[in-house]
Amino acid sequence: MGTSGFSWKLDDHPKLPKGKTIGLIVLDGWGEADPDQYNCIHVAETPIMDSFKKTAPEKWRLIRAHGKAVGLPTEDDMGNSEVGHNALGAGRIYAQGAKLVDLALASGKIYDGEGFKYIQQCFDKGTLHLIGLLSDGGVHSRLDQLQLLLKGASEHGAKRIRVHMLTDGRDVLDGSSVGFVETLENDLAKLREKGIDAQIASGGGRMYVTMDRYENDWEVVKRGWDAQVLGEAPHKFQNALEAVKKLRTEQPKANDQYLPPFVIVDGSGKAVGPIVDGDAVVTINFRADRMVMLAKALEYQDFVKFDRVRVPKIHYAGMLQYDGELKLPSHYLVSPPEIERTSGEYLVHNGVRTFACSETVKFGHVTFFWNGNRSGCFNSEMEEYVEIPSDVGITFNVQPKMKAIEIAEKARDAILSGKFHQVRVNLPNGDMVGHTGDIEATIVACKAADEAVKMIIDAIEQVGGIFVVTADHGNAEDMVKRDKKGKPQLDKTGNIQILTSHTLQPVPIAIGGPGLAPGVRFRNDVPTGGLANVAATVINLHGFVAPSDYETTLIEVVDH
Ligand SMILES: O=C(O)[C@@H](CO)OP(=O)(O)O
Ligand SMILES: [Mn+2]
Ligand SMILES: [Mn+2]
Repeated sequence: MGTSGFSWKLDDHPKLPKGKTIGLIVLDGWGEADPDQYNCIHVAETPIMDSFKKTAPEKWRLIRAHGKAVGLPTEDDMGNSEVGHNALGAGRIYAQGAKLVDLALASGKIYDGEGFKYIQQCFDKGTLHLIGLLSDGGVHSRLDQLQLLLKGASEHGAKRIRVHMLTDGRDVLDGSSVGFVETLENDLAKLREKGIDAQIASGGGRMYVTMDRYENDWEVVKRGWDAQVLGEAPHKFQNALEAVKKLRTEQPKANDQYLPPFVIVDGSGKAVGPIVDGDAVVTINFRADRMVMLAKALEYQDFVKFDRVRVPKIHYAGMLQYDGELKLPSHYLVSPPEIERTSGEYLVHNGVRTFACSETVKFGHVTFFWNGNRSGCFNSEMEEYVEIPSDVGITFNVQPKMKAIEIAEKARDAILSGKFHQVRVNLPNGDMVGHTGDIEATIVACKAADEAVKMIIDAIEQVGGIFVVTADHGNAEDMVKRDKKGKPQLDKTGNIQILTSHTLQPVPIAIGGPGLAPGVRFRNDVPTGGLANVAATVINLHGFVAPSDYETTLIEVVDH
């Protein structure tokens, strides 16, 4: 679309009225899968979510939430919150970070960019540090991209390289960290054969070290800082493989996600890779939410979230720029997708007042990701964003109800206040508890989410509004690793392998409520519809025609 003649003004929908209150509910990690004992949504009592499908099948359908439908490189890529909420809010499919990094590495363009040239300035005298998630999950980072970057950086002058690895177990099976470390060690050994001083310098589990998000718990980032920058950690090893294996078995509850921080030391007990003046640092994750806090600690002069003790003068680049609004970090290897003209921005320009709410761990999902990776409101007169503080320092299987009811209460009050046309929430339970791999707790989580949906729908009933209930990707509907035929896969000891990750499953979308015009139903000519089709659908329900370059609407209005 050219800028000449561009207007934010949306045309009136020929058949649908304006001014209805829409309750827009995103259940995080809520896919549709065959019913069995590992489908926690099926096992849980979820009368409200069940009722949509049963009582109004023409207003219930499945939509795609993984792979190419959300801009990921392949159909084997599971969905995730970043790409899911981007698609839901933006109404179009953008090539996402994973894909953009793949392209930049394959073409070699990454090495010609400003970001790489900036870190390259340190290669002569300093060390190149690579910090990030070590797995092939493809949600935040990918091991093969790290491998290519290691090779490429060494070919472009890096002589001394240190990797600060974070173990995963959330996007991949718990215990898979061991294999990833082996692969990485192999690559580093090859670099050493070529005369490059390359080794792992520190590590820790992603949920306990470094990768907090939305400022839920700065202690997590501090633990990482101490190990990565200061070279200090409670556990010291001479070998990373040994570190991971030992800490996994010896520490209570130390699975891949929660591995305690460790540093690698030399024979004399000295850390092999603290970050010092003159070094270069790259955070290798392409996904933003869990890198923003570290980026702030690395880049901000004035920083008070924890005592950094020593702030090295470094050249720092992100794999991507993580926050376009904050311009953070200021240097990056690959440009992020430019997601513009999101539905939220259109709606404020067309008089639609919005309320958005979740608890901390998902707050940025319904705001930052929803708005195309943009912090804050478009127009604070038209929008109100409310964050409910999440519990800190626990795994959510011990509190599976999380803040679902509190979120629903805020949504209910916002709906009943009559001040808003769109009340948008993310209900985190299916996802956050699903990631713990605790099946019993995930069942409780799904029930809690269903109760929260009920509370919001009841408020919509009271004001004569419309509801749209959907999800961003699967998780809780499948808690076991399966073989190609769909049968649960057993590990060497004959136990089932718990699946903590998201899935490739489609997600439901249901519409309804007393304000829904008679004759509105899902079209049946959009069989491949996905999350990106939701924005146009919602814009229609607000009484407008969606922008012409948006993915098509899912609804039609038949004469009654
Ligand atoms: O917790 C996260 O960072 C991811 C999984 O890696 O989950 P989600 O995409 O649902 O936020
Ligand atoms: Mn999610
Ligand atoms: Mn998740």
